[in-house]
Amino acid sequence: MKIINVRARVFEWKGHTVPPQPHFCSNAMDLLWDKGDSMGTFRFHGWTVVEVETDDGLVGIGNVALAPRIAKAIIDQYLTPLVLGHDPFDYEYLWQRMYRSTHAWGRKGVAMAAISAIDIALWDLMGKATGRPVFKLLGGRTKEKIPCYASKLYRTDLNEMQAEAQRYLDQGFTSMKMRFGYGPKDGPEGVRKNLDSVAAVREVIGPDVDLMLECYMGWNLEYAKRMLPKLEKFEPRWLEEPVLADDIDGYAELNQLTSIPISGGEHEFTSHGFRQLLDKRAVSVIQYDTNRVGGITAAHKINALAEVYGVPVIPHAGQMHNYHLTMSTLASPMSEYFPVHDVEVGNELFYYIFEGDPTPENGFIDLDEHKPGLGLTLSQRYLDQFNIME
Ligand SMILES: O=C(O)C(=O)C[C@@H](O)CO
Ligand SMILES: [Mg+2]
Repeated sequence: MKIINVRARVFEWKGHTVPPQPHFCSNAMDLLWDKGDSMGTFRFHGWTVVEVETDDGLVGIGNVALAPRIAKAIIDQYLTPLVLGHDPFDYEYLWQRMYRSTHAWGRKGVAMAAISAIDIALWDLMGKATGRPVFKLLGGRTKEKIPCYASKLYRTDLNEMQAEAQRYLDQGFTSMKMRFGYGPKDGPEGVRKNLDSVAAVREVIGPDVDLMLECYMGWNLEYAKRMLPKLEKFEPRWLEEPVLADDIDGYAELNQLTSIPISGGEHEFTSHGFRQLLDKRAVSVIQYDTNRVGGITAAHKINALAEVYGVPVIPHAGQMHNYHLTMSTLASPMSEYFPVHDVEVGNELFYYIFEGDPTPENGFIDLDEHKPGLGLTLSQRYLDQFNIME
């Protein structure tokens, strides 16, 4: 089997978009005295879809959502020539070829995300060529079904947050993630608003439902050190990305500070990046995203590292490229699940591009053993609501 073509298309959403509320999610830009929408940098309204075609007519699908136009340019100009004519089953060699040839500028960030998209397509191809789902090419079925947590609860009116949390309970979820809306710039009032939002959700879900707390890099070390002791009474499952991804020592200090596990990794790349996080005991939960970290090839290696270190892997963002990894290892106990809803910040945009993602039932998802590869197809339903850039 030989790769004969790589097609990278950017799907840019032009349909209805729900404008997010102010303070809907703290984030790295909050600490700057910028005016306007600090979450403007956090929009996933574009998505690059990669299709890798082989000489026997199979097409593998990959995807990347970080800087999609740049990712496409990297794929077209640098990565495609490195994989054309090769066998997708030589995925380790092809991963190293892409990684090493772009190493000067591509070991982290959008280039590694672009490499991830091609790698995911290679695994989809291998599944289609063998007639097996990707998880059967990794470690097979390690769970009857995958537990998943509902992930939205953006910071808004507390009554609305409580109603949303109740909806997840009614749907059978036993874990959910909420977002903080305030950080260091918002002073004592922001601290109180942060605590009030956690108290409000905890009041609805009670003590026996896992509650995860998301900062999305919107705090700093000093603020997080003040907040963590105040949050202990709510017994959160974890506090996510309290500081910038580069502040690994800050993560490590916070991870030892209280009983609250610190999670992170969605902005970290390759097994080398996660070796640092693990060696420094910087996180108690690993959250790589397979379409960023280096694809399935890299994520599979990180799963093995995590198992040895005893640190659970709960990948960022759900999606099939992550679900297959979670199914295939005991190191990953559960998945994130983004509820399907109108396009807002874009975490949910992949539902408008692809068909095949499983729908949770009572807080669990399952993967179809009879669907080869990732189990995804390109959706025709919303094509007219995208500008598609070839
Ligand atoms: O889902 C997450 O973990 C994210 O970081 C994405 C965004 O929703 C911010 O929470
Ligand atoms: Mg996150």
